[in-house]
Amino acid sequence: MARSKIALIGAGQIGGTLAHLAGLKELGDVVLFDIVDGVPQGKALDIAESAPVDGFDAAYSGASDYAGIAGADVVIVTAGVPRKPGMSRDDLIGINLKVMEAVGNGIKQHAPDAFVICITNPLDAMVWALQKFSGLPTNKVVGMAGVLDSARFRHFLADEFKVSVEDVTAFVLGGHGDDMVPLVRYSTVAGVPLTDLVKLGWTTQEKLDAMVERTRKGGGEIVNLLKTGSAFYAPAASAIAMAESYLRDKRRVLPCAAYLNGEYGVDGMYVGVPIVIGANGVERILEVTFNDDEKAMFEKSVGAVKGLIEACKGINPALA
Ligand SMILES: NC(=O)C1=CN([C@@H]2O[C@H](COP(=O)(O)OP(=O)(O)OC[C@H]3O[C@@H](n4cnc5c(N)ncnc54)[C@H](O)[C@@H]3O)[C@@H](O)[C@H]2O)C=CC1
Ligand SMILES: O=C([O-])CC(=O)C(=O)O
Repeated sequence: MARSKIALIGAGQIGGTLAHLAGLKELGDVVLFDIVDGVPQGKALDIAESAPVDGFDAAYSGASDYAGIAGADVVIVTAGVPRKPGMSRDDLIGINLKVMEAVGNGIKQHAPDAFVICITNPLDAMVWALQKFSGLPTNKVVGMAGVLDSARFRHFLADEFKVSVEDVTAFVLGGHGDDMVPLVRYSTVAGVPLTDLVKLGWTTQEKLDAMVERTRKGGGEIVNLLKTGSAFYAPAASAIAMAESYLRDKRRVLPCAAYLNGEYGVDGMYVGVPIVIGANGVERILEVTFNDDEKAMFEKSVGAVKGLIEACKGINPALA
């Protein structure tokens, strides 16, 4: 069977890490695309030269022309700019919306059958715009955020409980901003909800609240430490999990920004919810039930995403 083709639009910090991980996991051949000539070619060659050491087979190339992504099975988009300390993700909207238009047109022309994973911020609005610009079906265009936000929460929990990260599950839903919704009731250690673990004395409500808050601000914590950009190892690992579920038809249940058509009472927008990713893209949306507090948090988060979409329509009336 021929190898799958993975196109990475944006060959910066996340793009380079994605390229390396895709090789290590032997997901397919990789083409890195960037507007800065030399960078995708240089990273492609560097990673290809690591393959004999690590023992993986994958062809790597770099491109500055969209023809290079022709026929890609998966496209992962990180093109654009990251934030710096003092900025919010929303401050990136003007510049990154223009980038989404160029990328969407490139995908429409050269890789219309691909499964597309958007990472560029502000995530929920950018994936919405990318789907519009590309014209691809909504089940083939998703955004990466929930896997990352949930992984951060899982890391904090495993650290607090001194247990393996493998035994900690978490669901962080809603938009990828400070109003995201870490669902304590649906997060567990080996199936036991966190709410029960507080009762069992494994942690205190105060510590749990602090971990929830740290998760919400997790991106900003890294931005303030790095000072020149934002997180890239965990974001890349998260998108690779989504790509792998599609390419290997694993049907994993992952929290992702998905197009909602009435589910969760939301219509025509992308918001983070648990979805099944298989060979057909988004195969199912899992609608969990909320209690009153969770519902209020989710609606607040959806309201923030709605505001960003309205802002996109204001900047580019073609999206209205
Ligand atoms: N959804 C999420 O959970 C996360 C999202 N992000 C976002 O991902 C994006 C990328 O982050 P990094 O890789 O760290 O940034 P980076 O600056 O290292 O890489 C971005 C790359 O995009 C390229 N680029 C810019 N305009 C382009 C265009 N029109 N076409 C093709 N390439 C273009 C740049 O030349 C650069 O190489 C940022 O917007 C960041 O905020 C970052 C972390 C997590
Ligand atoms: O915080 C940022 O700007 C990058 C991001 O989305 C994250 O790491 O969650």
